[in-house]
Order: sequence, then structure tokens, then C-alpha cells
Amino acid sequence: MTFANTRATVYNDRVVRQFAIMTVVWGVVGMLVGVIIAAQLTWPELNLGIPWLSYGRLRPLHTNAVIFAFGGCALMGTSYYVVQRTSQVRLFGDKLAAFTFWGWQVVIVAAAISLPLGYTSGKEYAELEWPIDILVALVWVAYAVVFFGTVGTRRVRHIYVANWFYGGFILAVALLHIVNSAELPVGAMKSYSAYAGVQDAMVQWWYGHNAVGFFLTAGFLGMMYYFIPKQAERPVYSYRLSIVHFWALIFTYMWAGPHHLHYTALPDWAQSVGMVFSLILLAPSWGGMINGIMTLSGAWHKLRDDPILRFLIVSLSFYGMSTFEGPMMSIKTVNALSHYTDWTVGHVHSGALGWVGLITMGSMYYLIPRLFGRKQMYSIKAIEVHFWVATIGIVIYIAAMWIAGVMQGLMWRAVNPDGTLTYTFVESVKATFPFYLLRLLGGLLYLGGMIIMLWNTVKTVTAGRVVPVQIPAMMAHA
Ligand code: HEM
Ligand code: HEM
Ligand SMILES: [Cu+2]
Repeated sequence: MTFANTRATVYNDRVVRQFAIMTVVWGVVGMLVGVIIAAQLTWPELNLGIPWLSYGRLRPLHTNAVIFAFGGCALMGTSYYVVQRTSQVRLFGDKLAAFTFWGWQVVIVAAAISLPLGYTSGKEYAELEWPIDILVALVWVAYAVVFFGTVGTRRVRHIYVANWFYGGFILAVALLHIVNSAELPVGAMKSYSAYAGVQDAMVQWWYGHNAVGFFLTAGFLGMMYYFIPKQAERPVYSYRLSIVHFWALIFTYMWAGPHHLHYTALPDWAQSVGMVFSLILLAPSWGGMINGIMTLSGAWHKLRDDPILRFLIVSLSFYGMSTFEGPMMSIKTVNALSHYTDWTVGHVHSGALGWVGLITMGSMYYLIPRLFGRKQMYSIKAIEVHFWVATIGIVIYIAAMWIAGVMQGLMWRAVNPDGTLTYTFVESVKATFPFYLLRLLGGLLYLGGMIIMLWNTVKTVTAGRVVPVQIPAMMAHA
């Protein structure tokens, strides 16, 4: 005796639709800014002598846009979708959910205005000034209430593993943001950190590293555990491994932050702790990757003609690559070479473009047609093209950065027999020019793929029709 389409009997997909669309839009914007700063590094004249468009201000705009706008919308949107389906209940609090969407968009717009104007706290990935920080905290608390409220009112006993990852991500990011943003305001858009000296650096990189571990990893692993089994139509390879994966990952990530502070004033023992935990981190990372890839066992043939599955699986291979490279770079002697070079930037983008980008695109291609009452995206061919331009773009980007990075590291440490430096710094900059050109090409390809996705999304949405999705009647075994 259900009453069709009364609120409680259908999922709240409105907020999911909003986040999904904005994921694509902010993806294009953030990557466009990435291409612009890549061009500025190649040709500094492109700074145009205008402060608002200078590299130093656009760089944090790029990182904030891709991580928090593109990545953030993807995480919030998919988590709302997944938690409803796996809990078989409507999202907790319609108004609160709407607040998380609009509040987050206000944060993004405030970032897009204040960063080019030069307002910054100076902490990487935490540049936003205190009034915006407070809004972020409010939105995040609301997000936690909506998410955990939904889990709390679920109609199935079990909490599916994807929700553990999303939940861990939400809790950890709340903790990281609040602790690292503790600051003393001295003006409307000016503050000083509550910490000083090396403590400040350690708190910042505890934050920065775990932003990678929880924002750019744990949340997206939630996506992996839902969308790969769905798209492959196979159960998770090992559910037991997924639980071990969760606890091992969150425990280990928290201690690895000092690998960002090798050879600094941070005590040696703390640097060693960071290095050891980074090496251990390889195990849960690869355990998770294997669990995701092996979910395809018995269904490998699907990779041949399903471009969405290809996005999802190739993202995992980039995840495996960057989580192999990371532990290597955390070894102090390796870091002595890689730190300050473009090797780091290559590592970042093999994770960011390869893992975060591709898993998001694959999940969105699964999600968007379902949200707009269609069986599939408007053009499957366009998904195929997107996959190839993106993948080729990533390979060009990261290969160029690896070569440039190792070259820079070697040039900086080269000494003549009399002990003087073989190269001046500017000689290493000049030698990097061709690699910056290549990176720009790779970035343009990747952005091109994202623009194809925007076109495909617009076509899908305009041809689609929103149909409320009924929550299934209670299952007997649940
Ligand atoms: C086992 C996993 C990982 C380990 C142990 C690790 C380790 C490292 C190390 C040692 C650095 C260089 C620090 C420096 O010299 O300054 C670094 C930088 C970085 N990594 Fe990873 N990494 C891992 C996975 C990832 C993934 C999957 C992503 C992205 C999704 C990522 C994003 C970053 C970012 C953004 C930086 C640059 C931070 C900055 O200086 O601004 N890492 N990582
Ligand atoms: C079209 C695609 C992209 C291009 C062309 C691009 C380009 C760039 C450039 C030129 C930098 C500055 C590097 C430097 O300081 O030397 C940068 C930094 C960064 N980008 Fe991107 N990017 C793109 C996409 C992304 C995406 C999708 C993400 C995240 C999901 C991302 C995350 C980052 C991060 C975290 C940094 C800071 C790295 C560090 O401090 O070591 N980028 N990007
Ligand atoms: Cu780190």
C-alpha cells in the first residue's frame, strides 16, 4: 500500500543531479585554469602584468577548483546517490541536503573571487581565508548530518563498504579542516595561523597529506566500491578484503604526513616515522586496487566494448602507479632528488588525472543517464573518444614531468671537481622548456576530453526526462 511518489517513497535525486552537473562544469573550469598556468610556466609573458591573472594567484585557483569544486561535487553527489541506494531510504533532510549543495557552490565562487584578488592564508590546499573557512565547516557539518542521518535511518541492516569509505572521508576531512584552519583573524580577510614554526609546518602537512588520503583517495574508493561492481555487474571480488582495506588504509595514512618535510627542521625521528608509514601504505593501497580490478574476474571481455568500465579500471591502474611511486618518493634518499622538482608534479597528476579524474568520469557516465531518465549517455562513441584523449593526455603529461624532474634533480646536484656547481638554476629552467610544452599538450588533450564530456552531458540532459525513482519495497531478508 504505497502512495506513488509521495516524498518518502522516492529517492532524493534532485541534489545528486545538481552535484553531477556541477562536477562536469567545475571540471572544465578547473582544468582550463590548469592549462592556463601550464602555458604561463612555458611562456611567462602570459602573466600579462596583471596581478589577478598572475601565476601565483591562478595556481591555488586551479588546485582549489579541481580538488574541492570538481572533486568535491563528485564526492558529495555520488555519496548521496550511493548512500540512498545501499540504505534503501530517502536522503535524510531535504532542506539540509539543498543547503550542502548551495553552500558548497557559494564556497567555490568565494574561492574563485578571493584567490585571484590575492587573499590567501598561505597554506597549500587550505588557502581560503577565515570567513570562507567557517562556511566550509558549516557546510561540512551539514553534509555529515545528511550522510550519517541517512545511514542511521537505513532499512537494511548491513552498512555497505562504500559507505564506510565515504563516512571515513567525511569525518577525517572535518577533523583536518578544523585543526589546520585554527587561526587568529586580524581583519576581514586576513588571519594568522594558531601554530608557529615547525609545528605549523607539521600540522599543515598532516593536513595536506591526509587531504590526499581522505579527500582524493578514501572518498573515491567509496566510488570504486559502488560503481565498479555496478558497471561490471559482478560482486566485489573479496568483501573481507574490502574491510581490511578500509581499516588498514585509514590507520596508515594518518602517520605518513612528514614525508612532505624531509630534510627540514622537523626532527629526524618524525621524518623517519613518515617514511616508514609511507612504505607500509603501499600494502593497503595495492590491496584496494587489486580488489577493484579483480572484481572484473570472469568479466574481462566487458572491457573490450564498455568504455565506462575502461575509465573505471584504468583509473585503478593509475592509482596503483601513483601509490607505488609515492612510497618510493618518501624514501629520504629518493626524496633528496625528487623534492622541489617536477617529478612531484608528475606524481600529483598521475594520481589526480589518472585516478581521481578517470574514476569520476566513469562514475558520472554511469550516473548521469540514470539521473535523467535515460538508459545511457547520448553518445557512447563520445565516451570512447574521451577515454582515449584523456589517457593519452595523462601519459604525455606525466612522462614529460618525470623526465623533467629527474633532469632538474640531477642538474641541481651536479658539481665540478673543484666543488662548484656545474649548472646555474636558470640553465635547468631553460632545459625544462620542451617538457613544459609537452605538459601543455597533455593538459590540452585532457581538457579536450572534459569538454567532450560536457557536450555529451548537455545532450543527455536535454534529451532526458526526470523520473522519480521509487524506493524498493522492503526486502524479506533485509
Ligand atoms: C601510498 C600512497 C602515496 C604516498 C606514500 C605518497 C607520497 C608522496 C610523497 C613522498 C610526495 C612528495 C613530497 C615532497 O617531496 O614534497 C607526495 C606528493 C604529493 N602527492 Fe603523493 N603519495 C601517495 C599517493 C598519492 C595519490 C594517490 C595522490 C593523488 C590522488 C597523491 C597526491 C600528492 C600530492 C597532491 C602531492 C604534492 C603535495 C605538495 O607538495 O603540494 N599522492 N606524495
Ligand atoms: C587539464 C588538466 C590539468 C593541467 C594542465 C594541470 C596543470 C597544472 C600545473 C601547471 C600545475 C602547477 C605545477 C607547478 O607548480 O609547477 C598544477 C598543480 C596542481 N594540480 Fe593540476 N592540472 C590539471 C588537472 C588537475 C586535476 C584534475 C587535479 C586534481 C584532481 C589537479 C591537481 C593539482 C594539484 C594538487 C597541484 C599542486 C601540485 C603540487 O603542489 O605539487 N590538476 N596543475
Ligand atoms: Cu603525502
